Formats: sequence, structure tokens, C-alpha cells
Amino acid sequence: MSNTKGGAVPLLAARDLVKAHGRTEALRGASVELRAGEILAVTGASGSGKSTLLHCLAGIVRPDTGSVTYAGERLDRLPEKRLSELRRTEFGVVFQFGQLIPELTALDNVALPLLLAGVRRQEAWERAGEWLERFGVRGQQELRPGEMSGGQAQRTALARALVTGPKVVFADEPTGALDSLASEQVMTALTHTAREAGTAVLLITHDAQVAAYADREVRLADGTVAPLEVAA
Ligand SMILES: Nc1ncnc2c1ncn2[C@@H]1O[C@H](COP(=O)(O)OP(=O)(O)OP(=O)(O)O)[C@@H](O)[C@H]1O
Repeated sequence: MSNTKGGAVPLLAARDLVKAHGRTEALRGASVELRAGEILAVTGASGSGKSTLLHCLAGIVRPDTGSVTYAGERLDRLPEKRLSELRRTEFGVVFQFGQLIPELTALDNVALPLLLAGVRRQEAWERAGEWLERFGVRGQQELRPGEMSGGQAQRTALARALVTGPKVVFADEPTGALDSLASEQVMTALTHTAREAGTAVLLITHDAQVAAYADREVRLADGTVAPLEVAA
């Protein structure tokens, strides 16, 4: 849809999401919007439903009720095939522990989504190298995840999430396992690169210093969203 760029129409919108895991109601009517290019922090206490919200928005799990709309398409109603295509082409994800493939070098980890998308090997390596450069880890490109520091591995995971040029990156506690210096480096790299590429970011964090990198913050409490003041 052409009217999803920049203006008032959100790129991604969740309305009244309800999602239960067994008897636990993780989401109880949560609504949130993400605009194109926006960096939105979702904060809240442990167990408030942050990861469940991210999973619903990223099309990883379907809500029990409520809607998720991405660029005019109802994600929650899409057939699995179209959903996985969208996840592959339009979305990038980063989790607390980057989930890089341990047997592959940093370069191969980042090249992998491109190879899966049909990009030729040489071009995939070149583009992967450029993204590692942007995240300041080109020097580590031949290392495997176990040979890197936590911060280097997370910056590699970010490069992998962004290398295909997604419209949205979902980051679930991307700095949760890092010390404050590495955390600062990862957040600076993520926000700088996302702004440059015009990528929207949905950032889950329980850390106020990390949330301060976002354009806007919403807080989840007991599975619903309370809007906060817009960050300066
Ligand atoms: N797969 C699951 N099976 C059962 N219960 C679950 C599952 N996933 C989440 N829950 C429960 O749903 C509630 C919300 O969990 P969720 O992980 O979304 O919260 P969160 O805010 O991300 O928490 P944290 O900050 O601790 O990661 C919690 O009570 C959690 O125990």
C-alpha cells in the first residue's frame, strides 16, 4: 500500500490482541502501532506479555482474537505460506541470544538469508561484508559465534537481520545478555543503521537506558498497553 509511508497510517498495527498460553492470558486486549521508519520501545515488567506481543506482530504466532495488520494485509488471517514469505522478505528478527548458526563464520551467517533468497554466492558475501562493516565487526568476519564476544555476536545478528533490507526489525531484548558498554555499542549501531536504511524497529526491553534510544515507548502491564510520553 502506498499510503503506509511516513504519514498517519501505521505500517504495522495490532488491535485488541488477546493471546493465552494454556490458562495464562499473556495478552488481554493489547493495541499498538508502528509507523514506517519508527523505532518503538515496548517495555514492561517480566511476564507482562512483551515477547508474546512481538511474536504476534511478527506473524510468528497467531492471536486468539484481535487483528494484526501489516501494510494493509491482515497478518493474523494469512495462510502460513504467505506469512513465511513475508517474514523472510519484509521482517528481520533478533533475539536476546542472537541465535547465529554456531558452525558458520560471521560472514556466512550474514550471507545466509541472501543465499536463501537466491542471491549469488559472491554477491551475498560482498553484501554481508558491507553489513558487518556497518556494524563494526568486519574484522571478525572469519570468526564463528563461539569465538566472538557477546556484543560482537549481537552486532553480527543485527547485520543478519538487516542484510535483506527488511521494512521492520523485531528485536527482543537484543542487549539483555550484554554489559553496559557492549549494550551501548549494539544500540548505537542498531538505531543508526535502522534510521539510515529507513527500517522500523520494534524493540523489546526492560532497560530504560535501552528504551531511551527509541523514538517512542509504550509500556505493557498485564497484557495491555499504556501509552507513555513521547521521548525527547
Ligand atoms: N509458551 C508458553 N507457555 C506457557 N506460558 C507462557 C508461554 N509463553 C509465555 N507464557 C506466559 O505468558 C505470560 C507473558 O509472557 P511473555 O514472555 O510474553 O512476557 P514478557 O513480558 O516478554 O516476559 P519477560 O520479560 O520475562 O521475557 C507469562 O506469564 C509467561 O509465563
